Amino acid sequence: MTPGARMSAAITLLSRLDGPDAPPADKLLADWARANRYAGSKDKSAIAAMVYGCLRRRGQIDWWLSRCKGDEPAARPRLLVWMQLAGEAALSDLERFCSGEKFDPPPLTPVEKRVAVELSAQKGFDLSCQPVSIGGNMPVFLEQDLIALYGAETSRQLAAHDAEAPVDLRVNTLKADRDTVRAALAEAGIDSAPTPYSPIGLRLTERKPLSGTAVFKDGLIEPQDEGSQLAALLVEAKPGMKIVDFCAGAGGKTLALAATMNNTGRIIACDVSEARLKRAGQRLKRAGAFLVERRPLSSERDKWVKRRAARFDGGFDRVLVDAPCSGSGTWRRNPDQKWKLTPDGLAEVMQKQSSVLESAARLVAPGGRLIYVTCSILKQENEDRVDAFLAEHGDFYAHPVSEIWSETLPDVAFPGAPENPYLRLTPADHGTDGFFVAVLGRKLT
Ligand SMILES: C[S@@+](CC[C@H](N)C(=O)[O-])C[C@H]1O[C@@H](n2cnc3c(N)ncnc32)[C@H](O)[C@@H]1O
Repeated sequence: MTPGARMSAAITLLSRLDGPDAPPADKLLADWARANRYAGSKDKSAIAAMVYGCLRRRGQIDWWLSRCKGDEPAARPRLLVWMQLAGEAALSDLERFCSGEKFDPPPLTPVEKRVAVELSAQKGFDLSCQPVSIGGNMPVFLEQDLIALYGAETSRQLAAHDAEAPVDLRVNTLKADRDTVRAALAEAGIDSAPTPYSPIGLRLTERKPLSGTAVFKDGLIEPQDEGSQLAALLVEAKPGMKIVDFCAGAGGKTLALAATMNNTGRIIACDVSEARLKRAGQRLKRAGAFLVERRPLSSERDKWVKRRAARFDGGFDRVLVDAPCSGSGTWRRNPDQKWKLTPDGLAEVMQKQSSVLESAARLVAPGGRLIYVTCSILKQENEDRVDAFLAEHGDFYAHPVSEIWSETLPDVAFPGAPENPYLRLTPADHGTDGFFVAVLGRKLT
């Protein structure tokens, strides 16, 4: 494909990603690649770079469009600006690529040309005059919350969300150890390095397809961000325990718990999405995890939860609530999601988090633990939810995560603030997705 034809494809895809009902970007790109077999791997990665680049830097792009009095923000003007911001094309390249011939986009309009000339005159695209949320490519309505959270560190923290996330793998210790898997991957031409914190993680040095490899097909690995691996390890699941994974989804953490328990004990994997639980079933089979029962719930207040509540049934040693959330910690991977978040959507998800926590807490045995995890960086989804829960539930207390860390990962320095009972992970500080982990112990009496 010519550079112009790649731009045309990217514009088509970006225009399909606008609006609240747009499909997820990764799915759209995968569907497009399947339907357009003529595109080679270099074309596909160039198109993906354009689409993801525009999604990642949409805040800055729209600001420059407005500042230069360009067209209303839409797929084509955004792509044109991104190509200059990202150093992918100078004005003369844009004029050449947009030839209007065959599959190339139509020539630049006078407005587009004027914007491109103004951008060409910018030295280094200085961010200092932009509001923090714009420079950090975050939804503007979150600006004050993010500044309150990160203070002087805000720009550094937000900038890390613009980078491409690495590919992390969790080694399935039911089947192999990390060194064996690393060697097998190297033999298949895939280089990796041990993850800095997780003792069962590998990070690819270069993005390569994994689904055709024997280690993947035989269930020796699962793609899983290192932060997610750490959250699962902090459940401190042990062989023989009874555990509920309340929001199990497609089983990312369920699989990790099953491996930690060495397939001994019982895990009940719940979710309101039957489709996700079904996908979990396939992954559990591949991983050789046999201790998991999958249980679809009608809602967090499903009758099953009441029946299995600790006061009737003795309860569970661990209840993991990997809560539905804004996903703001994963916006490196899913930058399209950040532009779909609204204040109402955030309020709704916070209400759901409290309700799920409240209901799942009934399952925790006295002396057991309720582990609340989100892949969000926002305080209102994390500390605020947990603090509100603790204020209402005198029978629970915050068990310092640093203590659990030193029991579970004694050879790795605790990466959080020891005075904080919870753990926050961020792309800027840890190279992981953004995660929050709180461990709430239930008192014995
Ligand atoms: C963050 S995802 C879970 C990811 C999964 N634990 C993993 O590690 O791959 C949150 C999950 O919560 C589920 N969920 C949403 N509302 C729920 C509810 N009311 N009760 C239980 N699960 C719910 C969603 O379907 C989604 O699968």
